[in-house]
Amino acid sequence: MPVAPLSQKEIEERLAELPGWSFDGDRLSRSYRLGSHLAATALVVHIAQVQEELDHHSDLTLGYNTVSLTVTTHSAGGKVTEKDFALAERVEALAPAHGVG
Ligand SMILES: C[C@H](O)[C@H](O)[C@H]1CNC2=NC(N)=NC(=O)C2=N1
Repeated sequence: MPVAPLSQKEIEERLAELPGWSFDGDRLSRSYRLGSHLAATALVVHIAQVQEELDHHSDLTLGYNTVSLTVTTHSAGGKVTEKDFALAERVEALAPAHGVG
């Protein structure tokens, strides 16, 4: 289903509620530092489960003890939409259980 890109004002208002997330013009991004490689891997798996549930997927990068994600809506021409914020908010909600946030 098509989804409209958010305006700059909408993005700024939503970002104000998501400390740690940034907007680069086309994507939302955040990185997390974990206590170990396995902890970081577990966070990646948890995010992947949420992404499948939402049918919306970020680019996820697993480092030694870091997880970085960037998300944009491909079906909106690579712009930021409500779907990106919905994913970011779900990730923020699950991150504290992994020892970050
Ligand atoms: C068919 C499936 O619903 C689409 O390809 C979904 C899957 N995940 C997606 N993820 C993102 N980030 N953008 C999309 O447009 C998108 N589309």
